[in-house]
Amino acid sequence: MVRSILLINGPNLNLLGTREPHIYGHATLEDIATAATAQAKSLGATLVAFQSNHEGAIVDRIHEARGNTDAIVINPGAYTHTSVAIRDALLGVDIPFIELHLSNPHTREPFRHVSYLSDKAASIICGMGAHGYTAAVEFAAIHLKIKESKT
Ligand SMILES: O=C(O)[C@]1(O)C[C@H](CCCOc2ccccc2)[C@@H](O)[C@H](O)C1
Repeated sequence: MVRSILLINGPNLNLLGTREPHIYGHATLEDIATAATAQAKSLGATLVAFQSNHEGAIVDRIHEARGNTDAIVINPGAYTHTSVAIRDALLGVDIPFIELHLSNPHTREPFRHVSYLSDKAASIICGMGAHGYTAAVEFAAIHLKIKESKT
């Protein structure tokens, strides 16, 4: 049974590859989505990629995942550190999610050390750059396989 994964990227991640490569690397968001899609396919899953700079649009997209998505991989960007709304949306749809960051926020400014999602995430991947996305997709597929074997 093909499993479906939703990849969500938050604000400013559309700028990847253009600025701050020393923090976020050189890969563009398109590069990342292409690699994540290929990784999902290799593991028998499908992947839909979404990016928005707007909190409400991310909340709406999470709601749209109800009934058609088995796992979410989310890099919330700066909303990681501020958004109760995105937390509530993820909890509300009851879909397992992986929190992902290109950098390791714990080595950066103190305000980045707080996440409104981490305590509810199936896993947290950070500091691996673009590789973190393919790692997250692999874990989602493995996690789903575990879920599938229990059903
Ligand atoms: O490390 C990550 O993936 C972050 O989620 C990225 C967010 C920032 C995304 C902005 O990305 C840019 C990429 C290129 C140029 C400017 C911003 C940051 O606010 C989080 O603390 C950690």
